[in-house]
Amino acid sequence: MRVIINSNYEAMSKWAANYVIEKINSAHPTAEKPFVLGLPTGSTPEGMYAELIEAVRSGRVSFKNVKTFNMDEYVGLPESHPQSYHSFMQTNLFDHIDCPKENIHILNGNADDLEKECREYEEKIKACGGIDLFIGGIGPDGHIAFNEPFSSLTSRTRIKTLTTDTLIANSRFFNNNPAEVPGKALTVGVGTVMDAKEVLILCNGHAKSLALKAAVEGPVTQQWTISALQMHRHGIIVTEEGAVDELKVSTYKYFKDIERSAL
Ligand SMILES: N[C@@H]1[C@@H](O)[C@H](O)[C@@H](COP(=O)(O)O)O[C@@H]1O
Repeated sequence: MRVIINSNYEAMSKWAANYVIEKINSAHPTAEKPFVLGLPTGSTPEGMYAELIEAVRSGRVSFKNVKTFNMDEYVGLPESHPQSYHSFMQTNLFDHIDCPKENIHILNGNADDLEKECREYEEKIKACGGIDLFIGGIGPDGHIAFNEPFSSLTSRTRIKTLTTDTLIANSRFFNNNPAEVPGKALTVGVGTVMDAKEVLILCNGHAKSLALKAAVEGPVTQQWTISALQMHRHGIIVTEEGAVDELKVSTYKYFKDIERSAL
């Protein structure tokens, strides 16, 4: 696992965006062989998305031959709701880049048959040849996508009931009222994310410091689903000084040393 400790949120966002740009460009994607990108929502990736928009505008990268698969979506929230992940992605990324509409995939939390929706999502990923780079965030309880604590580390795309912790954490987008947060979501599984050729996790801020510790120093455990990243061949956590408070000094120094040329 690589852990890249940036000085602050802005530097973290730039680092992640540059990594994505470099990956897309070096793959030389075509319509026949597109680059397949897994994408998250949440406040964490907003800075990276702003950097990617700027990079498209300045011609540093194009999403014409990029296919995207989002991680998750609430169940029962209309797509047009400002807090749906469909709306989030349009506003924060897709409205401003050149990714063709037919290349964008987001789970439909309003499908008549939710299980079929989840099955077909997995099939679509497979039909694209798998995900080249899956980008994610983490919840304060170490969840990845909506894989709450005690989700199977081999789980696939499915319906999940959200924990009270997550309802409270996400209530900031719903009038600070946990009762307004949809209680269920469709989410890719931990196994779905781990099948990607590379996984890049963004983690910033003090509220994530215990999750970062569990991800990097803890055992692989279903209690902190992000810890599955330790079993991935190409797992990267991109973080910043605000989130490292719970890391051991030796862990912090190790990654600062080994990644000094990456910063
Ligand atoms: N399902 C999403 C996760 O994919 C995201 O990583 C997490 C953290 O959100 P934020 O980045 O706003 O802290 O929030 C939600 O629960």
